[in-house]
Amino acid sequence: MIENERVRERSGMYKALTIAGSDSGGGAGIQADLKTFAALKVYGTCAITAVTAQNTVGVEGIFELPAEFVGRQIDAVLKDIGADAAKTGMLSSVAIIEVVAAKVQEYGVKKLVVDPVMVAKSGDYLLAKEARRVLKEKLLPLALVITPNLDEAGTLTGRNIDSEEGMVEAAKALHDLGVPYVLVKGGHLSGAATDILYDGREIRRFTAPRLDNRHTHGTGCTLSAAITAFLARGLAVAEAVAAAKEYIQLAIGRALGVGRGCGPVHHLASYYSWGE
Ligand SMILES: Nc1ncnc2c1ncn2[C@@H]1O[C@H](COP(=O)(O)OP(=O)(O)OP(=O)(O)O)[C@@H](O)[C@H]1O
Ligand SMILES: Cc1ncc(CO)c(N)n1
Repeated sequence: MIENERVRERSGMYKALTIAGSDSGGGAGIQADLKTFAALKVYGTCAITAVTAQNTVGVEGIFELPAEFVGRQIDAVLKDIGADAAKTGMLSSVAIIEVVAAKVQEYGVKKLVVDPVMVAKSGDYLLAKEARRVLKEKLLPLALVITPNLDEAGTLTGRNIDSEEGMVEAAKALHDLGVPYVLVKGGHLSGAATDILYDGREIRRFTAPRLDNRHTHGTGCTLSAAITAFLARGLAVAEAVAAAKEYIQLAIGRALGVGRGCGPVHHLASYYSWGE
């Protein structure tokens, strides 16, 4: 399905905006998002919230951009290029969340995917602790889809989630906050890699065999970017999640083996294999 669709004429290309942090290691954040958009034939733009000095082992430093300048990047993109869908990743601070929420409202961004990034896989904080409440109160209600992992869903709902039943309960609690579609990712549970989507009526499970692979840096960013790309291309939310799940499975399965720690997935896996 990803391969067979024709690319639109350049002037009519689908477009997506990512508002996220830069990962110098190239596996997560803005870099993962733009590679994913490109792989899925969507023109990607970005507003950078923070620059991280990061590799596959950990985060060595964070340089946050002034919130006002994050707003200026969003203005520059949306008043000229526009976006069929947008996503947020690392937002870093209260001030940045507030600007992003204001811009989403100002430009009437409807297809917004919020990946409530809080902590990197290495354990480093990517969102100030005091910003969690603001994220929940100001940004989540503007999202069409949110994509918390187990820890993020637990923090946002004040629970400890360690089972699929727990994921379902958290998805329902988050939907009650006014989020139309909640996708709780089960990448950190044992057994199959199952994500749960709740739309207020139905629970849908998206399951794939767990791949025995330590190279899962940026899987969350990549999945949410793929959902955003498919939404930009006009798919309904459940279809976009199903297609994104296929994409991430292939990308993890062909991980590149880059770095000494938890390395990146292969964002362009469907185009070529390593070495070809
Ligand atoms: N070992 C694995 N095998 C197959 N799928 C996986 C594996 N690990 C994660 N996934 C899938 O990858 C996607 C991202 O899930 P995960 O829970 O890892 O997100 P995350 O913690 O936000 O990632 P990150 O913080 O690295 O960006 C989900 O669809 C999940 O099911
Ligand atoms: C910049 C950035 N955003 C998100 C994540 C979460 O994977 C990360 N490690 N780095």
